[in-house]
Amino acid sequence: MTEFPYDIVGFDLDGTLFDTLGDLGNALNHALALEGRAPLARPVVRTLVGGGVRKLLHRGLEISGGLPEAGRIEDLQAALLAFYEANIARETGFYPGGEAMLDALAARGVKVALVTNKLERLAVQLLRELGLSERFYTVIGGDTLGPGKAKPQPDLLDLMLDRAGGGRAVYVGDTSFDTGAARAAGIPCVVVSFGFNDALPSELDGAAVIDHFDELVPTLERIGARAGV
Ligand SMILES: O=C(O)COP(=O)(O)O
Ligand SMILES: [Mg+2]
Repeated sequence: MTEFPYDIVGFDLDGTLFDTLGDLGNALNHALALEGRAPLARPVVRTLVGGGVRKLLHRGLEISGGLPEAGRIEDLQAALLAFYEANIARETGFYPGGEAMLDALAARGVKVALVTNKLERLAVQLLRELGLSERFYTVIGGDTLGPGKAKPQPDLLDLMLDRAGGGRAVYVGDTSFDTGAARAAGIPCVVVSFGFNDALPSELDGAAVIDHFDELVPTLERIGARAGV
């Protein structure tokens, strides 16, 4: 057996490793209801996730009647977060094959990271509630490095590499925030077609597209061999 081509595999959270749409949608709709707005349907919420909670709320407000004044938005964001924290793992779980895929990576000695635009404490809380904290050598959130460093900037992925002490890394994501960050960090990105894709998966400009997590290990072997890593 030839050696596996990657030492580090980083995963995006929302819409990549976990289907968080139900719980995010419920939290957003809770905040919108406080502003007298009608709930947004899941297929609409799906198009709003990727840039973190502030963008999620802003975009939700914009498309449901417009933005209220700044202080009110802050209050609504606090309400959204409080609701989400209390209900973070009600409907959330792996996409099909996710857990077996993590087992397959672990069996190959790969270090696995979670790198998300979600707030770090929410990502940590979600892993804890799902009983998965031990599986990741690091959890990095959109606020971990402070303002202006979230994806599509490369900084979170640079930190992922630093915390592993270097190595051959690849990222797995579902939106242009992910492919943009990976490109800027100089690492390949595998796109999952089952996430909250903000463009056609084939147009997100990743190194490969997968339709199921069963395809990840063979895909990494293929693109690693192609890149000569
Ligand atoms: O919460 C978001 O909007 C984005 O989170 P993600 O980076 O894990 O997709
Ligand atoms: Mg995502």
